[in-house]
Amino acid sequence: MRIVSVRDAVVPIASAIANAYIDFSRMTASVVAVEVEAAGGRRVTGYGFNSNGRYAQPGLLRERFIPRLLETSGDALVHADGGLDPAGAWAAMMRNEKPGGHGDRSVAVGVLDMALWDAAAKLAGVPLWKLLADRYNGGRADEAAWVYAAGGYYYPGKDVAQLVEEMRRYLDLGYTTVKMKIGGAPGTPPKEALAEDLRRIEAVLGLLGGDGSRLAVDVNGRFGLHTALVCAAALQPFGLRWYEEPLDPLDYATHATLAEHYAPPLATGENLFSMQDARNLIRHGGLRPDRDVLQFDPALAYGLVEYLRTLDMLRLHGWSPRRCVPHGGHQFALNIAVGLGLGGNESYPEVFAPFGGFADATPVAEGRIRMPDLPGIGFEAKGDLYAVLRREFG
Ligand SMILES: O=C([O-])CC(=O)C(=O)O
Ligand SMILES: [Mg+2]
Repeated sequence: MRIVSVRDAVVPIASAIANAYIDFSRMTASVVAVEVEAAGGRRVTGYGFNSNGRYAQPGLLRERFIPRLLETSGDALVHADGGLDPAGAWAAMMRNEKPGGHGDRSVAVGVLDMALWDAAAKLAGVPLWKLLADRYNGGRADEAAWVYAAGGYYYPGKDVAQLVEEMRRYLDLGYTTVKMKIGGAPGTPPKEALAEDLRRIEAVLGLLGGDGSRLAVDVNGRFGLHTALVCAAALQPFGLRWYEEPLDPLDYATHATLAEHYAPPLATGENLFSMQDARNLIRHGGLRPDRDVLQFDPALAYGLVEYLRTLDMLRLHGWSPRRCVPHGGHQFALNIAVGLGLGGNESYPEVFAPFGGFADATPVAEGRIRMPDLPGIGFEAKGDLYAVLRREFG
């Protein structure tokens, strides 16, 4: 088994939207193509990219992680089942990297890790969800994954009626649960901002027949404890699906305090990039394994090799994989959700194309989506994404 070549490119995923913390006007992604040759001489190309929220990582890729990956070959890349084992490549990529301070390094490794899993499944001739079920889940895969429509972003001139229209489009596409941004009313004092958010939430709840369990709200880490508690008290009666990233993602003690005062589900984790950071959240964040939602995104957090460690850590602490609903809305996490029995996956029906979204011929029905039966992650069945990969890599 050997790595024949690794190519990378930087592509835009810019759009005019904003959450409570950043706008996406200059967002980029790294894309990679990794060609692998198996013992019999068969070659496949795996593709990877980083999901939204972090930028492309050409420097880290070209200076450290691609050269190390190219130096890896032989038994280190072979799984017990005879196929490609991305764990061996992962160990080689992380050689001479100190622990802690994960930063953007976890994004660069995650991009390559995604491509290696795509290649592993292609070499095995099966979809990634099936490879994962067979290797790690006793052969059990879910029939479909629960997905929810994430959107409700701020953009200039967007009013409440447009927000409700957007959410209606998601319901028309087959989603039953939607997510909207809060905490970002531009330039507004906190009290007025909360009143404005409550108006936006109530309008969307009107569309959902008043059913709070079909609506999640996302603060993107904008609040301090005081604002998070004030907002929590206002949200409590709605019984929302979840209250997401109300606080700084690394401030675990403050999450624990909030959890003492807000009984409905909290969600966080999209900005934690290693098993160790996830473990600190579990140890110190006061989250509740019977209701809270963990959103670690393998594409940003050292890939699936690390995500498998995170799932092991969660089991050790009494958390089911069903509590995990990864951030990022990409096919990689959707395969993981189906193959390893997660709680579901995020979806962005109108933003972050072409990296968000799933295979073209797999519509959402009653909030669930099935997987295509195609070797690899399934990028070849997603026209807009495959066009970008073909343009960059031929
Ligand atoms: O707006 C973003 O940064 C994306 C996000 O939080 C999410 O998908 O939950
Ligand atoms: Mg979020």
